[in-house]
Amino acid sequence: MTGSAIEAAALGKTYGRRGPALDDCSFRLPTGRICAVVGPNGAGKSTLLALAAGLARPTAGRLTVLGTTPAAARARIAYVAQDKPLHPQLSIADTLRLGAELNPDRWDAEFAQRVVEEGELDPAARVRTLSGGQRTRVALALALGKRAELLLLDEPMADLDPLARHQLMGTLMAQAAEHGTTVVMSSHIVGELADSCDHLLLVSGGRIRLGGPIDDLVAAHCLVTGRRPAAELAPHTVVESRATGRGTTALIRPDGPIAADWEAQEPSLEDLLLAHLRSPGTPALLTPEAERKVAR
Ligand SMILES: Nc1ncnc2c1ncn2[C@@H]1O[C@H](COP(=O)(O)OP(=O)(O)OP(=O)(O)O)[C@@H](O)[C@H]1O
Repeated sequence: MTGSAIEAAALGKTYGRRGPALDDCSFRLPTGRICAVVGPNGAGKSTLLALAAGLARPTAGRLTVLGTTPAAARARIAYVAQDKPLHPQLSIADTLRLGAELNPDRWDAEFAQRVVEEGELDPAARVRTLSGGQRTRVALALALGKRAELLLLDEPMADLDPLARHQLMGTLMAQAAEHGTTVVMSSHIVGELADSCDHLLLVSGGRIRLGGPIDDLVAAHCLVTGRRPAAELAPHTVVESRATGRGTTALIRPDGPIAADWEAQEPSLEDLLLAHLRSPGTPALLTPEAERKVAR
């Protein structure tokens, strides 16, 4: 079995007197995966990434990263926060120099430089003069230059134009493939995820609703249409159903063979995500790969 990039056991995080931002989350993410973290606004995605980066502490349960505590793994992790914090007064060149000083044993100056150059940015420009998307590129250059084993990226592509997004995603994927880097990135852009990610964590209401390889999660569901009412889909788990002119269309998690009355096809990742986002009460599904192995 490959090692674990992240393992969470009954993980919880509550801020002050509010309800929990994360509640009883247990899962395992093997190393070498490109994992999408998806969920509605306020679901707990940023909280999960901040806990993994060691920037916040759990208020319940446990979390290990690369086989140790997030604090002990910090040198092997690169984290890009949602607001891409950088020193506004520094130039791009000074920002990269700082990256080199902070990561003396693993810094890849040439690579970080290339990420900046591909955006046609002037190394002498101060960070405060950059657009949001340009700042994102510098933040990603810092993270990629670190040659981390685990990249934690909170909505990394949100403010990039489509060309920059495509190009930076390509750079990211190439680095991950070459070095076996584990990438965990939150995103609301489903099309982007389907092309680049092989693993999924769907978070909603602070809980993990789906976890595992995307192919396995998709294969565990069926999109069915038929001239029968949704009630006749028992014993399958109906994630979402809607009445159509011809009868019923439903996304189900089959429990045994599907009756011949129903026409079944494999859903797309988008079908799967939208149905689960609209039906947060559906029982959670973690594939065996995403389940935490409890030692006996
Ligand atoms: N520093 C904080 N102090 C208090 N509450 C917080 C803090 N950070 C997050 N929360 C709350 O925790 C919950 C989860 O927030 P989080 O930022 O993790 O969600 P998210 O899934 O990343 O959302 P989005 O998609 O909007 O970025 C929300 O209810 C949010 O209001």
